[in-house]
Amino acid sequence: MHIEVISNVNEAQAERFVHRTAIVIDVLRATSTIVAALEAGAAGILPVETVLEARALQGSGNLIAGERFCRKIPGFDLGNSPDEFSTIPVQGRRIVLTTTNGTRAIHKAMRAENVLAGSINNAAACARAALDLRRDIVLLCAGSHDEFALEDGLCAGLLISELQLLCPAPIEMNDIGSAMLGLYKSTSGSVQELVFASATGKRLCKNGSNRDVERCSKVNISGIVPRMQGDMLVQN
Ligand SMILES: O=C(O)[C@H](CS(=O)(=O)O)OP(=O)(O)O
Repeated sequence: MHIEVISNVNEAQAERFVHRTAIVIDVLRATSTIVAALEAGAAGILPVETVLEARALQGSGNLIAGERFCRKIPGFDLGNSPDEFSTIPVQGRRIVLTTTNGTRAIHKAMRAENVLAGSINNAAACARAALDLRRDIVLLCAGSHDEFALEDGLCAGLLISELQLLCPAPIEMNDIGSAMLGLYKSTSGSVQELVFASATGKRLCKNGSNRDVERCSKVNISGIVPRMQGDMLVQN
């Protein structure tokens, strides 16, 4: 099996996804929030790229969620904080989500045969689901503002490590994959510290979202695997 890690959305040309399973990673915070929303009983997450698209879908049973500049968008039902999804009732609702990096990354991966959402929270479950799909795997790190983000790279390393534990066959990977695996192995045990030390972690803390950074850096606390079906991410 081959694993390719893509370091940020800018590097994600469509042809890199064809016939493969893509795992989109945006630890802070979109893919962690998607896992939390499904865990809270949401029917599905519809990722859209713009605020206008989300507003057009408000009502008819949909809740609209997302952020710009790390803050909830005015008039939206929810922001991009995983904690919000356990305080505001979302059971059975469709969530239309737009975020700066994460939802854009999901759209970039749409040419893949399967699209999953991965995070530090659901890494083991996500690795297992990806292996079951029996395709080469692309790990797309969403990054932040078109650049590599440390927390996404760390999560890619964690996912590769989980895949190695589960897969009896040898796994080949590109150089970024080897580097991220090395990063994860050298820092396991201090995952949370590294996420707090990342640029996005610091930015979110400055905006008062320390609890989100803490929650998003907890390893394997969820068995939820969001998988794209049609235009929605639903529980696999
Ligand atoms: O609010 C978030 O979690 C981030 C904001 S930032 O652009 O990385 O500062 O958006 P996301 O799309 O979840 O990375």
